[in-house]
Amino acid sequence: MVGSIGGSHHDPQLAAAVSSNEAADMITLDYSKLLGSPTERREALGQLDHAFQTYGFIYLANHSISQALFDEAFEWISPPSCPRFFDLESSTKNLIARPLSSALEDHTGYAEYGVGHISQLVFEDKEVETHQAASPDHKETLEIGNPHEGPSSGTNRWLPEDIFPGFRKFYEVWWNACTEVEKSLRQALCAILDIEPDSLCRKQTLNFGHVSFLHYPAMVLQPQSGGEARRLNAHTDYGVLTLVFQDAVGGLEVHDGHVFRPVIPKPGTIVVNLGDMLERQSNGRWKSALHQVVAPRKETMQEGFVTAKAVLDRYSIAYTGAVDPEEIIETLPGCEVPGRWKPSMADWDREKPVTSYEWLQKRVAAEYFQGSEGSNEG
Ligand SMILES: O=C(O)CCC(=O)C(=O)O
Ligand SMILES: [Fe+2]
Repeated sequence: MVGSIGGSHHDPQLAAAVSSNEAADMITLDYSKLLGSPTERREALGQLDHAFQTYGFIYLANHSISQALFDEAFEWISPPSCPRFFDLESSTKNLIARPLSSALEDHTGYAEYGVGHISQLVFEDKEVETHQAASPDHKETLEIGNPHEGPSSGTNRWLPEDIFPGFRKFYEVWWNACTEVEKSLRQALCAILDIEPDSLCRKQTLNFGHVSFLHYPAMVLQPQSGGEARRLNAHTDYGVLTLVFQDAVGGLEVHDGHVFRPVIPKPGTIVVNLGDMLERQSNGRWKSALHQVVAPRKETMQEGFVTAKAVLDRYSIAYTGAVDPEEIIETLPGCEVPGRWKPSMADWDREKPVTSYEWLQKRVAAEYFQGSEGSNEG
């Protein structure tokens, strides 16, 4: 059986589970069917519900983000295009450095290699410190929030136009495209629950989401599954829905309740998974699945992707939607009966309800822990 109440995916111990070479058995949901005939829609909703109740991960095909926009997004960050963000001089990227701070307000900008290490529900200072020393992430990231008027618009950090021309304009288009897909998926989830279509949208009027552009520096191709060479530690996502865009290299893995399985790159698809907030909103009906990124190996690359190089960089982009900061993350109508998954914030929340801001702050503080003495410095 894949999990049960008190189920395994929020056990921090599991973050050390082994990896299999066998691909995750994820469905590919045809987005156009969500907008199709009543029969098509019913079938697609059923598939989505089942997938979110079991894996918590799907591939989304025939969505509204064009291949051209998808390609352009990668051109902004990865070779062989020019200009590309991660190839800029370190001093240039650091013009928009994410402050060395654990405050949520500071979670925008460029985080260089060695800054920021994700973990799974480890919050005690000493434990976070031990985890980060034992299992550092191998990545550099560019973190950007909502580019429009709203809670994060004042905190975004942008390189000047003469240094990185056009990026800000592109980002606005990208943001709009991601939020549109995410919003219609939220409406589909309301249809599954047979509740008002805007039940999930009323809590997300500010588009308090976030985009991470990720670069995992070159790493030697691994001969077989091992799991020990992690680029990004095992974690569940903090927000509502995540859209992951990955290149052909592979390495993303999802935990199926027993082992981590490769989420093999499929051209043109978006990997969609749900995060802690939606798990909580659905009262454990839908699963915020544990996932990680490991070293590339031949078996888990995109089909037909051949490389003569034994050393590979990997690039990905993750958009995550979140509930408005001051809103309490509460159970949706139709989800009164607990599902099989134990929400990740269940243990923390015995005393009081949790707002989106509080949950994000708690998880970001663990990720960008500044040491037991410097954790409050900005
Ligand atoms: O790089 C990836 O494929 C996944 C990134 C991810 O899980 C995240 O940013 O939360
Ligand atoms: Fe993630």
